[in-house]
Amino acid sequence: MNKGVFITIEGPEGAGKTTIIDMLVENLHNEGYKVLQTREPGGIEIAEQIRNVILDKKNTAMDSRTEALLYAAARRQHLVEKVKPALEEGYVIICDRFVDSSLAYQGHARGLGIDEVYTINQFAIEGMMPDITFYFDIEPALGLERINKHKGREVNRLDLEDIQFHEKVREGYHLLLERFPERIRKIDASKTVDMVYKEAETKLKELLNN
Ligand SMILES: Nc1ncnc2c1ncn2[C@@H]1O[C@H](COP(=O)(O)OP(=O)(O)OP(=O)(O)O)[C@@H](O)[C@H]1O
Ligand SMILES: Cc1cn([C@H]2C[C@H](O)[C@@H](COP(=O)(O)O)O2)c(=O)[nH]c1=O
Repeated sequence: MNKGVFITIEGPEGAGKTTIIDMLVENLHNEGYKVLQTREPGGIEIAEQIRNVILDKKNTAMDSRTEALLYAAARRQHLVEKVKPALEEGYVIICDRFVDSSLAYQGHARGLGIDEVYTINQFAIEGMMPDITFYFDIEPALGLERINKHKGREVNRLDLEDIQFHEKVREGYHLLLERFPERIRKIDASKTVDMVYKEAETKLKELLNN
């Protein structure tokens, strides 16, 4: 039986996920919650190594199914090594991306099929879905413009996909909103940082106070 809460944050590139997660985590810490901030792919050593392979710009030959399986493998290790133990210890976990990223990027944008990618991920997660997911919705062109302005951020293999790919990612997320209406909450990420934060914080507190 989990005592903690598992929250995931999703959205296209440059939606502002990291910015808002940092703010939410700081606020929860200050309020005395036990909070764990993590990300996918990555969050622990083995998964960070897999991340490097997936996102390396040199790996242009990577097959789409290989890509989907690598994300699922990183997810499995991260879940058993970090997420599950923290949930058992009662942490509020805020994870930057999870299975919905695979459904939107590999399932829909790569064209592997949302159902097929969901199936291979079931092997990795054994039914462990987030308690709630905040989906940061943004026009991909605006998100990409933001990350291009962000000088410190390294451009990865997925960022280099064309705008049509990123549009498909967003379309994929919109399909997921219809499919998981109970779990996924949409947030308009094109607004200012303060506005996006306020909306995310309100939705988060609703969850934590119930
Ligand atoms: N609401 C906002 N309005 C304008 N700029 C923003 C907003 N939120 C974040 N930014 C800026 O956009 C850039 C990308 O933000 P951030 O790294 O938080 O996005 P992200 O969703 O985590 O991106 P990715 O997952 O693609 O790495 C940063 O330079 C950040 O300062
Ligand atoms: C978990 C996951 C991620 N992706 C993609 C999404 C991004 O392009 C990169 C991760 O980079 P970020 O700067 O940390 O957002 O990977 C994916 O395609 N499938 C997934 O399951």
